[in-house]
Amino acid sequence: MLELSLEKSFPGFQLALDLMAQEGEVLALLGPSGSGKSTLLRLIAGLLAPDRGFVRFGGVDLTPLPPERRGVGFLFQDYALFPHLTVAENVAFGLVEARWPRAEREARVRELLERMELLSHAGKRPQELSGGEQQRVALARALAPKPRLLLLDEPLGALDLRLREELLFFLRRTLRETRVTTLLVTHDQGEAFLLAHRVAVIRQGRLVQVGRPEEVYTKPKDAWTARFMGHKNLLSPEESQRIGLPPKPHLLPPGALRLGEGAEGVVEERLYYGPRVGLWVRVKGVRLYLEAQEGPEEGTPIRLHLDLNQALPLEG
Ligand SMILES: Nc1ncnc2c1ncn2[C@@H]1O[C@H](COP(=O)(O)OP(=O)(O)OP(=O)(O)O)[C@@H](O)[C@H]1O
Repeated sequence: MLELSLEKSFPGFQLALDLMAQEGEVLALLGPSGSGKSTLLRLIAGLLAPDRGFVRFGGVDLTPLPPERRGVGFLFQDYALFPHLTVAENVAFGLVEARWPRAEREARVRELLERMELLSHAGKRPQELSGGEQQRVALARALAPKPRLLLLDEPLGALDLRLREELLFFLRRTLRETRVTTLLVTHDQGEAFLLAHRVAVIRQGRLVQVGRPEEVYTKPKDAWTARFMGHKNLLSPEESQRIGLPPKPHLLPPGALRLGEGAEGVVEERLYYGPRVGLWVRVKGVRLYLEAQEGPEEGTPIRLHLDLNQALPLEG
């Protein structure tokens, strides 16, 4: 089990949080820019010293240990590959450091290059590879010494959309197969949901909510978290009242709205996404969002079925 309780202050920023992860668990740290996600990873890796607190893994206190003695593999955004080494040498780097015998080292590098579909690139230098291939080499390098704990900071960060999607599923399979305890930083809610067993939502250096993706999505703790999870129908007390709810903030989940019998409204915006259409409609003076297979053009009068039983009252 990974247990941590850490405090760290910078001018104008304070991080203070407690967190736990089970052995083999993938835990995503999800939060906006500047919320302290990378700082937390650096504290766990030992690249930064906390003001107070500890990091324990498997019952061992890692806090006093230097980074290289923590058994932690990491992939940081700015942690570039060694340009003068080949792909295979980059992947072998940590194994040489840890003095693995040559035969075992070679077998491990081969195994990883195979899994990462990089075997045909083994002799190339990083600059001869595409961005996605480089990212896979960096991941192989982090996994090579069989770390018990893996820290990934925006592992799909610098990639274009297509490569990002390709690597997302690749990373998902790799993490599931290797069963290494992983803390993964992202600011993309969809990425966190797909990769992680649980997500921890962080805001301004504090833990807001932690739970399975379904829990955090369907039962966000407050309006801020709901919005951050991608919910669009967040109603003020006044808006709640207009559509027939008590005068408190509410979240209407996507399943609560569909076109059909119900209140009269009008389509204000129609967003064509390909497989689905997003519709911003105005009903009883309230702007609401729903998705459908097909949708009427902007300006079309519609009727909206609202299942108010699904409405979730929110804090603040
Ligand atoms: N070495 C440092 N010295 C001073 N302030 C720092 C230092 N490192 C980080 N900070 C500050 O701490 C805060 C959190 O930064 P951090 O990089 O952890 O955020 P983040 O959630 O990872 O953001 P992003 O998603 O943009 O990478 C920021 O306000 C940042 O300016």
